[in-house]
Amino acid sequence: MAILAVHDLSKVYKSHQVLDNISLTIDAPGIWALVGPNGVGKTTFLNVVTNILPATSGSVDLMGKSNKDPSVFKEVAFLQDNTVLFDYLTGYDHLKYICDVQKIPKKRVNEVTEYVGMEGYLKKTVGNYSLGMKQHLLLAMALINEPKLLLLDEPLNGLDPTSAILMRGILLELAEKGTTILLSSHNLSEIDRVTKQILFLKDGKLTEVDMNKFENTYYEFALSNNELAHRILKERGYDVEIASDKTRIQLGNDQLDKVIDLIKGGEIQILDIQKEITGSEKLYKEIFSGVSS
Ligand SMILES: Nc1ncnc2c1ncn2[C@@H]1O[C@H](COP(=O)(O)OP(=O)(O)OP(=O)(O)O)[C@@H](O)[C@H]1O
Repeated sequence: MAILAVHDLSKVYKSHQVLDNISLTIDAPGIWALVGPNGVGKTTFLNVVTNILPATSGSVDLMGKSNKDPSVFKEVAFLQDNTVLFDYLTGYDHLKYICDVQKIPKKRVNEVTEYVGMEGYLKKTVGNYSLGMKQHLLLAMALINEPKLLLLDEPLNGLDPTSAILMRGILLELAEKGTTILLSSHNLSEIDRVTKQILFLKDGKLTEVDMNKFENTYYEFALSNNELAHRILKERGYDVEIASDKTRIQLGNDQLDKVIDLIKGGEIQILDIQKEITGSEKLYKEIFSGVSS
């Protein structure tokens, strides 16, 4: 049974085709990132997948059942944007309401609020919440039914670095425990830290990319003699260039010690070494060149 199966899914708003015959199968737990510039259709895709919006054509199965069957949402949760919250209700009210509707034991409210770290403002009305506090509440609402499949629309939106780290930790822990996660985000450096499985959305089509195949590690050396280092390393067949007065070289992890030995062997002083991993951001720029994000 596939965890998520999307069959020939299209969505057209009036004459604007946003999703164009998309098919996708996720059949193993893990984290998947849905990536694309503003207005490309990420929210539309998640809304159609969860049947909040009707598809123009095609179908979606979640945990082996049609997304039109309301019982799937016992095992599936969707973190939407904060417009679904009510300013005049407290965080507790929102969570208790879900417990009542879904017949979830009330003790889950305490468990989940402690888990996401929002006990301090649980009883405050949402109108007084910051953007980050609203994100925590949305996450608590999504996790209260202990979903096997969790869909999140821009979960990192508005989070300060501490909250973003907390969110990242929670997502990684849930995935490790077997929850499948599909999140949309613009924050490519955050995505790089949680997953290598990326779904790029462009012109209504999804392209599935395993970032492991695209990731490169570069080292930038500040040296006392770049020209000499360049010559020594070139002679040994390394792909090396001098840029901004630094020697830049693409290396596997096991090659670094060898390169340091070669540089030192030329009696060149190493003043500094910086490591740079190019990941989704570089690929994103290639795929969406000319498109602002
Ligand atoms: N209800 C609607 N009626 C008509 N067009 C819509 C509707 N909702 C969205 N659109 C259009 O569909 C396209 C995709 O919008 P969507 O919100 O899904 O994109 P997105 O990738 O989630 O964008 P963002 O990253 O800015 O949230 C946009 O051009 C948008 O204007």
